[in-house]
Formats: sequence, structure tokens, C-alpha cells
Amino acid sequence: MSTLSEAYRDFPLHLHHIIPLDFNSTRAVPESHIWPNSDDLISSHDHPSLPVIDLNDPQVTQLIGHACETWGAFQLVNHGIPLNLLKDAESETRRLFSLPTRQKLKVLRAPGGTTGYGIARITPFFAKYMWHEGFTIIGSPFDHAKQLWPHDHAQFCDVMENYQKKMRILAERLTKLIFESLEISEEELIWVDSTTALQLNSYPSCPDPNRALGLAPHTDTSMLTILHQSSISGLQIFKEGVGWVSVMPIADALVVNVGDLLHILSNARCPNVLHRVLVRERHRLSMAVFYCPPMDFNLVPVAKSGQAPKYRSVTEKEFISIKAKHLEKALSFIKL
Ligand SMILES: C=C1C[C@]23C[C@@]1(O)CC[C@H]2[C@@]12CCC[C@@](C)(C(=O)O1)[C@H]2[C@@H]3C(=O)O
Ligand SMILES: O=C(O)CCC(=O)C(=O)O
Ligand SMILES: [Fe+2]
Repeated sequence: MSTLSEAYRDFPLHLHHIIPLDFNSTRAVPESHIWPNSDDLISSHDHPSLPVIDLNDPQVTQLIGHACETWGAFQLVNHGIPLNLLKDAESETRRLFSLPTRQKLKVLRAPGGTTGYGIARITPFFAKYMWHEGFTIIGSPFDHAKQLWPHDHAQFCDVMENYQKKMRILAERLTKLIFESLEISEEELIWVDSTTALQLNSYPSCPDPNRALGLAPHTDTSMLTILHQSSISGLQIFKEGVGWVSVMPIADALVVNVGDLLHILSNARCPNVLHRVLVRERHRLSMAVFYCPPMDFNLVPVAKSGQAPKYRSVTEKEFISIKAKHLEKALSFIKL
């Protein structure tokens, strides 16, 4: 059985596509980080907003199904994740990114690696760098945490392990509800070994927010992504016919979005929502859990009766390898 790390191993990155800018010593946005078309980054509030769904709502299955089919995303309240855990995970994330740069570089992601400190994996596809630093965790962060805090790593490890465990349970529950509403058989759900990755994101305070970009437009290589954002806005999703819509932070809510794999499995009924992150003068943090089936699980598109499959079947491992080479064009390689 392959792992997520193995799936990425064959696509090593150059160090200049891994090492973040030393944000602590940067007083102006360097040319390398200035994005063209900056007018497009100025937010407008004149648009519909992402649905907010209460997990205890008696109509929850239909509400989630409808949000996934129309927006490819929603905000979730009353999700059952202990609020203390959200708070602790955010404060551990802040503790990590507040470390001096030389300390964070001790746990730099290896060129062929998946976990550790570094910039977004999609960086090589863009001409400019993003105003972002990240830290990826798969399973236990013990080895990295021990290097960062030789005598004080237990709290970070406990919180991040518990966070992943609770989020996996929530992701399983949401997947069941989505499958029920899309009439995808429960058999598709027999994933003994689902994979999760936890991505901690930091968007340092930016001296010129309208000229920099936190994360470039992308879709997630997941079935579902569950995101917790700090109280600073920045996340935007692209809605066909509307444009970029800001996802305003709601205290203690989680943002759930459809990734490429659910888009494939649902035979394109659910859009794999394109999203990006704007930066602010204030430091912003977020924590994303990517929920995926096992790497070798064959995703067979489930078409509505009378409709033909739009994609050929594919494993996540193969899809990762296509996306590593072609990014947003990846779906066109499996289109029927
Ligand atoms: C599971 C994963 C999804 C991700 C690649 C990764 O192996 C871990 C980092 C993830 C992330 C986070 C920021 C945006 C993103 C596009 C990126 O470059 O790295 C996603 C990746 C993805 O969804 O493909
Ligand atoms: O920071 C955010 O709001 C979004 C992060 C994101 O898109 C990601 O980690 O894939
Ligand atoms: Fe994302």
C-alpha cells in the first residue's frame, strides 16, 4: 500500500522552490513576490456568500449535498470539534511560525519530501513567489517537533495528533453525508486506510498587501479539505458566473471544500472549487486537513442514471503524478 509521501517522492523540488523568504527581515515586498494584475486582488463585498451549514440541522444531508454541487464548499458550524482544540491548535501553529527563521529551517522539507517547513508545492508553476510559509504534518510530527523544541515538544505533538484524529472522524462523517445525498453507494466508502495530511499555513504581515498573494489560485488534491482560518480574512473562492468571493471568518466555524478526488468520484457533479488567499497587514494563520482515500484506491466516477462517465477511473497516486506535472490541466488528462 503506497503512502502520500511515496506518491510525491518521484517529483522532487529545487531548494529555491522550498525555502521561504526570511519574512522577519523583509521590510518591502521584493520584485520576486510582486504579482501582476493587482487590481483583481482588491476585494468587493457585493456578492452572494458561501452557505453556512449547521451539522445539527435536520436537513443537513440535503444542505451539504446542495452546497457541494453548487459551490463546492460551505462553512460548517456545530461541527463537534472541541473549541479548545481549535484554539490550542491555532496557538501551537502561531508558536511554530513565530520561531526565528534559522530554527524553522532546521525542519525544512527535503527536496523529495512531503512533511516539514517550506513554501507551497505548486510554487514552480508560477512566475512569482507567494507571501506564505507552510508546515506539513502527516501522522506524528515528533521528529520535527523534537528538532524545534528539544525539551518542549510534547504539547505541539499532542495537539496536532489529536487535531488530525478528530478531523478525520469529522471528514468521514461529512463524506458519508455527501455520498448519501449524491446517491453514491456506501461501498465506495470502505476505505480502511484513509490518508490525511495537515497543512499549517502562515501568511506573514505584509507591507503592501495589494501587490502580494498568499496562495495562488489552486484546487486541492483531496476528497475533502477541512480548514480552520484565524479571525483575519483572506481566503477567496471562485464561483462561476460571480467571480472571487471572500470567505469571511466566522468564529469557531470550519470551511469545507471539495477537492479534485470528490470531483472525479462524483462525475463532475461537485466542482473542485478554485480558491486563493490574499494577504493583509496582519499576520494570518490557517490549518487545512486534506482527507483522501488510500493512495491505491481506484476512483471510479459515479454517474447519475442516464449520464455517461466524464472521467476514466484513476487512483490518487496516479492523479498526484499527473498533477505534479500538469497542475490545473491534470483533469483534462483523464477526461473521456
Ligand atoms: C496533501 C497535500 C496537498 C498539498 C500537497 C500535500 O502533499 C501537502 C501540502 C498541500 C498543499 C497546501 C497548500 C496548497 C497546495 C496546493 C500546495 O501547494 O501544498 C496543497 C497541495 C494540494 O492540494 O495539492
Ligand atoms: O489559508 C487558507 O485560507 C487556505 C489554505 C489552502 O487553500 C490550502 O492549504 O490548500
Ligand atoms: Fe487549498
